[in-house]
Amino acid sequence: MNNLVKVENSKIEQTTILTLNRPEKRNAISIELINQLKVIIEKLHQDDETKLVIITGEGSAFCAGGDLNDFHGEIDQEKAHELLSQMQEVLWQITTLPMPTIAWMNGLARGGGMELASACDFRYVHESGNYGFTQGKLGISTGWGGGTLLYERIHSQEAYYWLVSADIRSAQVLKSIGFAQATFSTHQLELEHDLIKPFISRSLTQLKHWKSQWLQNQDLQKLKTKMDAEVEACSHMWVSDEHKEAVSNFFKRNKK
Ligand SMILES: CC[C@H](C(=O)O)C(=O)SCCNC(=O)CCNC(=O)[C@H](O)C(C)(C)COP(=O)(O)OP(=O)(O)OC[C@H]1O[C@@H](n2cnc3c(N)ncnc32)[C@H](O)[C@@H]1OP(=O)(O)O
Repeated sequence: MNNLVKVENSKIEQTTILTLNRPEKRNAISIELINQLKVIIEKLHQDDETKLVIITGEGSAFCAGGDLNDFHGEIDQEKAHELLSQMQEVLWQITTLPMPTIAWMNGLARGGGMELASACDFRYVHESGNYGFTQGKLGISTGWGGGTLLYERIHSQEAYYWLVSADIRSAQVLKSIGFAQATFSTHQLELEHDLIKPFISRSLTQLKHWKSQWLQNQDLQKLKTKMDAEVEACSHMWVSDEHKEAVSNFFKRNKK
């Protein structure tokens, strides 16, 4: 199976870059990609030399969310719960990594792609991209725990409205509401970038200490419980006619 997630380890900067590698599908997250990402993140939990993890996308998109071929409308509630739980566990493992994590959002993101970004500690967005928690327009809600994580990243009223509206927003709006820490215009991810320099300039000990402090400041048990409840709720919405119709319409539009 080809590398659906490219892993680049920069020894000098003690940084690992993970690149979602399905550009022909706008880096949509398939079940196989989840399986590969799970193994990579598990290894990073045991990695004593990496001080920063950056997640980005190959090509013009960051991530188009769950692969609608795998996460389609014809699966039942139980199967939906099983599939959604697999990526929720990966998002949980990303959230609790012992080093700082950055979502380098190199272009558009939709649905689960925004959930993946919400699992990272920091988010930087390409100024030309557009971004949305679009699950609401598919008859469902966030299903990987990313809605719970969104409430940790921005004002709760803003998070609530974004999930309801499911609107697609510009990089500038994401920065204004605090979802993104900054916007960037470059197309090539360079570790020398001014936005990454503050992390690279710090030691492994410093960065792991600050991440540990951050995690200790969270009620992780309550967070996990809320993420579990989110998966359960989404799995029940999964079998709705609205969801089935929305997925079918997507493939009709894309001539499937
Ligand atoms: C819990 C997570 C949640 C869930 O799993 O329930 C989700 O994430 S649901 C999925 C949410 N994502 C979407 O609804 C996005 C759907 N895609 C689009 O709206 C567009 O493709 C967009 C805006 C991402 C990109 O548009 P653009 O015009 O640049 O490209 P195309 O539409 O022509 O797409 C190119 C190519 O990629 C395939 N594609 C794109 N998104 C997905 C996807 N989510 N799942 C599967 N495949 C996807 C698209 O079918 C095209 O493939 P091709 O073989 O060339 O027709």
